[in-house]
Amino acid sequence: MGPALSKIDREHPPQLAYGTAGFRCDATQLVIAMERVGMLAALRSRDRDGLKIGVMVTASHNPHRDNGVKIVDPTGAMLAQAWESKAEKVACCPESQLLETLASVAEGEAASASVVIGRDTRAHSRALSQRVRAGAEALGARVEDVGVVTTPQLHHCVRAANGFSPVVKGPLYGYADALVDAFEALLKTSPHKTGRPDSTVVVDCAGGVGAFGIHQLRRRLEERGLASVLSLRAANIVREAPLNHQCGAEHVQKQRLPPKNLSRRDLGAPNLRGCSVDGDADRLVYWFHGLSNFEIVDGDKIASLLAVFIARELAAAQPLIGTPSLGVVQTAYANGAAAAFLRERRVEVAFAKTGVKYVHHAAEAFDVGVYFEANGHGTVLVKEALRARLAQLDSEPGTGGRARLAVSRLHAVARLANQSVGDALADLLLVEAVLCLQQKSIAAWGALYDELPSRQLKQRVASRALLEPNATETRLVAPAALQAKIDALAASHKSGRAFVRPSGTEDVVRVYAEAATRRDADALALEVRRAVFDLAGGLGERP
Ligand SMILES: CC(=O)N[C@H]1[C@@H](OP(=O)(O)O)O[C@H](CO)[C@@H](O)[C@@H]1O
Ligand SMILES: [Mg+2]
Repeated sequence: MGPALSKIDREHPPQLAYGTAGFRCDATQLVIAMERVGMLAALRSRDRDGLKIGVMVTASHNPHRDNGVKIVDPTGAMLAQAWESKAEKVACCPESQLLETLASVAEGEAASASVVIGRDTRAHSRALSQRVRAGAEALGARVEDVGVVTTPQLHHCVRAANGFSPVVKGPLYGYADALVDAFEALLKTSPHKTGRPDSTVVVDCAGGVGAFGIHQLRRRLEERGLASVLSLRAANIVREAPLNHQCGAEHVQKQRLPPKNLSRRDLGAPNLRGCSVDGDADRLVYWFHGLSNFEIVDGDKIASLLAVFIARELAAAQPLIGTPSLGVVQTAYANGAAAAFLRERRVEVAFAKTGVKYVHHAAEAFDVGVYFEANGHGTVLVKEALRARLAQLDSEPGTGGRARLAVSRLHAVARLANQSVGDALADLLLVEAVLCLQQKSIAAWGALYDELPSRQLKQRVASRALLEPNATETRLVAPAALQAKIDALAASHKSGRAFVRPSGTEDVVRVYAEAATRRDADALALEVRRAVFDLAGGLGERP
């Protein structure tokens, strides 16, 4: 892969930042970083009493030429933020200072260290994951390589291997079996006992690892006779489509276009539900062909569907479980209409910075925290105490009744939703079960509320580090002139809202705009992109 190892300048490793989702850049720049991440994972394991640390080699939604790496803590959570700067120090120091840098980071005393490595389907991921292994082994860690997996599967393996979730038999620590068990338990609470007329869902796998996960779920659904309720048809499977290129969740949600390469059968049929996952299958967005348009049902609407369902079940379960708190966490990219919809239904809405590590943390403040980024990255967190109470009530022989039914439903949701990270496969089953219980079509789901038209664009600049966002990443502290221009542009469109921020995963500045009409949203986004080009050192042709 990339440059021959001998040509790598070990005294001057690329200076990388642990961004929104770990280190990410052109794959050729990552050889040293991968070795060092292996070492850091070994140190982190020692610091955590020898528990297993996960390392996932992926660049998710980025183009195929990029790669990246994310570190997973023993509970399956993302690496503690306090360790991100240590990861940067270790990844970026000259080789001659490596030993002292490692010594400055090492805190733990455990005798053993253990690292679990997974990777996506990129051509260079295997070689890069071998560099991670080499780094971890160099510091004496035991390495388990779980091969090609989705990011949430790797999180699940780490969590389960360390004993933080119940053991289920089956490959990958029972990942698919546990999901389908919980899906079946949720469906069993349905008053409608037969299959569905619209059981087929086309899953655009972005040309990536999601296809393997879909295959594992489909097989289990068939074995259990659940295919008449949910029949998964995988499209854009590995080698059928170039990874993330004009397909997958990022393409659909950002370009607002259908995935390419799908057969007419997959795209054209009326009433057909489709969804798209991203390159490491931690994001999910739905889509369908409405009367005249291609319609997207994004992460905001997934959160709305699930939160309204959960709110109702919590209310019904009140005699047994009291009134646990429920909240939805969104980012600045959420459509303005989503928060209004939820607040009208008295669901609390909170905001966090872009990136699952921030929204996940904010969701932990609630007994039930639903978080989704608009791009479909999210899950439902259920506090351990509530989870245990639900499990206990659900296992007691009971007389039925509405409150008991609600407890069973909430318990199944807690088992189905990934407790570590957003998970496209788990979310797909969760959404499908709720649609089935509510006998709701995708068109009815899509019509929950009318979105304000929005548009997202990207602009390359000489240095995105020159853009300094405020704490909520909704405004720029610098350059001040650019923020002033954005304010003036937004004010010139009805219901205009716009912001820019440097991406933490791609070498671009992201532009977001929403306004009362499609025309205005598109115009505002373009005007703001031009302002970025003019006032923040735009590269390439002026838009
Ligand atoms: C606007 C947008 O979709 N940003 C994405 C993207 O981060 P950026 O820092 O914006 O590049 O990738 C992250 C990782 O998948 C995801 O958490 C986040 O929501
Ligand atoms: Mg992803």
